Amino acid sequence: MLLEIKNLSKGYLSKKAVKNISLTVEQGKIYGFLGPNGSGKTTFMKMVAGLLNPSSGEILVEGNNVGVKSKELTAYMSTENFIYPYMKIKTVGEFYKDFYKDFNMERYKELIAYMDLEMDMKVSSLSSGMASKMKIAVTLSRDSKLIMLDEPLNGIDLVAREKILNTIVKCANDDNTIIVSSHLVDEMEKILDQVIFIKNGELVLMGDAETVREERGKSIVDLYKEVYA
Ligand SMILES: Nc1ncnc2c1ncn2[C@@H]1O[C@H](COP(=O)(O)OP(=O)(O)OP(=O)(O)O)[C@@H](O)[C@H]1O
Repeated sequence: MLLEIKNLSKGYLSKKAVKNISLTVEQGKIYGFLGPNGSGKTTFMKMVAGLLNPSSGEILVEGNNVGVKSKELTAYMSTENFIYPYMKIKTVGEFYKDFYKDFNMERYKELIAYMDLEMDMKVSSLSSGMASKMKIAVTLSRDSKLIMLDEPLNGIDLVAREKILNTIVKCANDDNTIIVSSHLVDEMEKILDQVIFIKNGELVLMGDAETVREERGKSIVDLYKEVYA
């Protein structure tokens, strides 16, 4: 099992953001981590990435507690701006290469070109959509076992969304797992193997997308509307 979560909870001062979630994630699949704003997706991902400490519960990445080894196996794209604005796109790649031995510079170059960006563009000159595309490219250029993308479609125009979804599919393989958080279920549905619904910090549904569609007799989008209505 690539990722095992047992009874995971996280409370902020006045609020419980993640409530007793247990789940397992297999290798070789694309998971949709779906839920509206404030449902706990970011909090969950940050705990798995080792950026936030859980209040209770256990996280195992390939059997490793969160630490140096789990972080080596995990690539996480935050919604925050985590790239230095004074860098050029090329320098961002070089910076990542120095940090991560699994960074694939050739793929980075390809993805940057596919996203209609150029290596000598300065990060501070990118529009927010262009900066998002660069963040996705740099994250997916690592050969990580576990890749978590937090809201990769936010603020991205329609044509670029297609490109991002294609890129996610292209970078998925039998050795990795990609977890994509989103509330844009309509667009996400076609690329998902597995779905995880989270509501008010609780896991409400999890399963194989095809099986869920067959068993419930409706699309993931319709089910999502029903769960969150
Ligand atoms: N640092 C914090 N301090 C206090 N409360 C927080 C903090 N971060 C998040 N929360 C609260 O925890 C809940 C879950 O937030 P989280 O960001 O994990 O949700 P999300 O599903 O990622 O939402 P979004 O799609 O809006 O990013 C929300 O009610 C939010 O207000």
